[in-house]
Amino acid sequence: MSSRRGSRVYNCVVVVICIALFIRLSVIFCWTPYCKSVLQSTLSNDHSSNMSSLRVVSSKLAAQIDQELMGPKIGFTLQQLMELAGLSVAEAVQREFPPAATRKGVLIVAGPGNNGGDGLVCARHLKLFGYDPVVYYPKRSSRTEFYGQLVKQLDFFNVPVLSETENWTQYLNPDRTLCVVDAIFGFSFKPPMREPFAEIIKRLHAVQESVPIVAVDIPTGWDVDAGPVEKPHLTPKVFVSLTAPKPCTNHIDPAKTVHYVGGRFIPQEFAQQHGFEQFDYKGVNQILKL
Ligand SMILES: NC(=O)C1=CN([C@@H]2O[C@H](COP(=O)(O)OP(=O)(O)OC[C@H]3O[C@@H](n4cnc5c(N)ncnc54)[C@H](OP(=O)(O)O)[C@@H]3O)[C@@H](O)[C@H]2O)[C@@H](O)CC1
Ligand SMILES: [K+]
Repeated sequence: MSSRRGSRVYNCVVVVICIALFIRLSVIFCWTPYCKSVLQSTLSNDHSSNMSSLRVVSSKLAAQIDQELMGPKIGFTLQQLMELAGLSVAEAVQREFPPAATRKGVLIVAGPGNNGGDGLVCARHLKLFGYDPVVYYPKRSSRTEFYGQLVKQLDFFNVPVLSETENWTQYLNPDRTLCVVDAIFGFSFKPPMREPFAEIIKRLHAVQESVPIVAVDIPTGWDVDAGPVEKPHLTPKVFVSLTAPKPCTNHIDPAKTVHYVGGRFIPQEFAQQHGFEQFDYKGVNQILKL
């Protein structure tokens, strides 16, 4: 009788130990990483807390904001805004693609307008951050003398600036290039795409899985309001909205694209007055992940 009781007690103890072991292992292998990720996302000093209620700025309002920022009352210069815009894109590159010993190339493709200007500024900051940037600048607009000064600064920093006929596609190589900064067109793109940009977009599109794209303000070929309108359209890995997101950001697939806001030059009251997001940038960050 007592031996039967003894073996029943023994079996119960074994079962209890097995259950305890199973719980312990499941905590280690499943629960801990989940907690870590939940903790990270809540503690990360980088997420804006109101992701779902993100309000965008229409292209009309974006233009009005520009006017005001660079108007007599506020007095920003385009150079100042471009410098902060380019710096924020460089910070997003550093955040998403830290330079490695073997791979630190970044290709910046710059267009003829201010979006291109952002790219030239971004290239200079990337050099200072320890990257090997190369700029492909096929159409140099003489529209603004300032662009020429930005190119002079890149020469001073030994950053190659390739002209239209130079071999830029050699840099579309994932073994040396971490990402491509798309600074071709921003919110003033008007389809259909004219050459040489249509060919450039085809090339970028063909390699975007292996050489990810960082879009400056608006992915080139997207409409600022309607989103991707031209085929093939670029799907950036990183999307840096400048000043505030435009309606095209509603077409972002969060599974494919990380979305930041940059261009930290708007006081919260101004954002409130104009009815758009007052981004809660953290510390000295020039970008905020949305
Ligand atoms: N506002 C701000 O707060 C700030 C704005 N900033 C930046 O400015 C960007 C807007 O700049 P943007 O207005 O210069 O226009 P952008 O998009 O660079 O392109 C214009 C050029 O593209 C050309 N082009 C157009 N369509 C074309 C086509 N289908 N095929 C070929 N070419 C075409 C057009 O040529 P055009 O038609 O005039 O001959 C013109 O030369 C904005 O997105 C942001 O990144 C920051 O710098 C600082 C803060
Ligand atoms: K762009």
